[in-house]
Amino acid sequence: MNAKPASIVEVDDAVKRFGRHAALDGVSLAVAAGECVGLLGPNGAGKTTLLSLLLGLRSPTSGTVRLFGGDPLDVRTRTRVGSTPQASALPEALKVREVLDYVAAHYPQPAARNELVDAFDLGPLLGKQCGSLSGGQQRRLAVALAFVGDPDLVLLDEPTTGLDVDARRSLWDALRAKHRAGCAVIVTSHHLEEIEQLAERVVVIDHGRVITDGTLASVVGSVSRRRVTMRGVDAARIQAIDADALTETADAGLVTALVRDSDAFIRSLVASGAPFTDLTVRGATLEEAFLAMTQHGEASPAVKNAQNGS
Ligand SMILES: Nc1ncnc2c1ncn2[C@@H]1O[C@H](COP(=O)(O)OP(=O)(O)OP(=O)(O)O)[C@@H](O)[C@H]1O
Repeated sequence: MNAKPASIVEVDDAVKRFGRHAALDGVSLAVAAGECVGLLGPNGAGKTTLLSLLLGLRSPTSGTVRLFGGDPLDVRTRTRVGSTPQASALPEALKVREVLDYVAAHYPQPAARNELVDAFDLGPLLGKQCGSLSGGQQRRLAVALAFVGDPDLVLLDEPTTGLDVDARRSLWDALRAKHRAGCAVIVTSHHLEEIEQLAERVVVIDHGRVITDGTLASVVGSVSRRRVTMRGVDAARIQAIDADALTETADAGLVTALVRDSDAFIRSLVASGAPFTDLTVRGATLEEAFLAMTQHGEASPAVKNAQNGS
């Protein structure tokens, strides 16, 4: 038996231009059957554009995109892929039961409705019209629709945006169960927490390029930092103390340094004689660390190390 799983997604040096702007600037990505990949990046990074190439909604300006070894536009390919419509795309007058049946009718071998209803807790909603659902319920239905065709691959663009904590958790549970059952998932998010909950591999994309591709543990580890704020020193001074620090300066001279080792940083800060005041230290959220990292326009050294497996 072949030990290496075949790639079901193969993106090779894909460029997508809108006029002169390259939304994707040479992206290569391979995803194996059953993998769960988190696609992380700031606004405008190119995540949705990449998904649109995978769905066949757009064609690359150059480079190639193949799904299941074929063209994303081929009907045999499309029926193996599920995706989530925007909640606003749900037909308001149709009942949830009718929408599920309508979408299922387009697939050769749809998932059993009962199983889907249980997985996404849609039972109480079946007789309701989509237009009468709450935002969270619409989102849950929209994500469930991605699985109606019993797909081998599901593409989810920020699946839990706008949901409260409980709704978010229950949707994550449902998605994890689907993934455990063998469905490959590519999920985009701005939120590292969402990616942490779902993905085993993380691809960070920024300015249309892949800047990191590694295991969840390696990427999360590489961006966990402490947040040190202070007044009286500038970013250049901080860089001189810790060249790896990520800095930002707010109004009124409050400087934030995201550092890997806050104890060592503060010892060096004191030893340097810098006239700092109002020093505070707290754990940086992963979100902050990630944003700081992408604001630099390239992977931090730690992330590069993670990519190299060190
Ligand atoms: N149809 C379009 N016409 C022109 N520019 C576009 C179009 N679609 C996307 N872009 C641009 O391409 C870049 C990538 O957009 P994309 O929507 O893929 O980013 P994203 O990572 O999904 O962002 P977000 O997290 O905000 O959804 C952005 O600069 C965006 O303005």
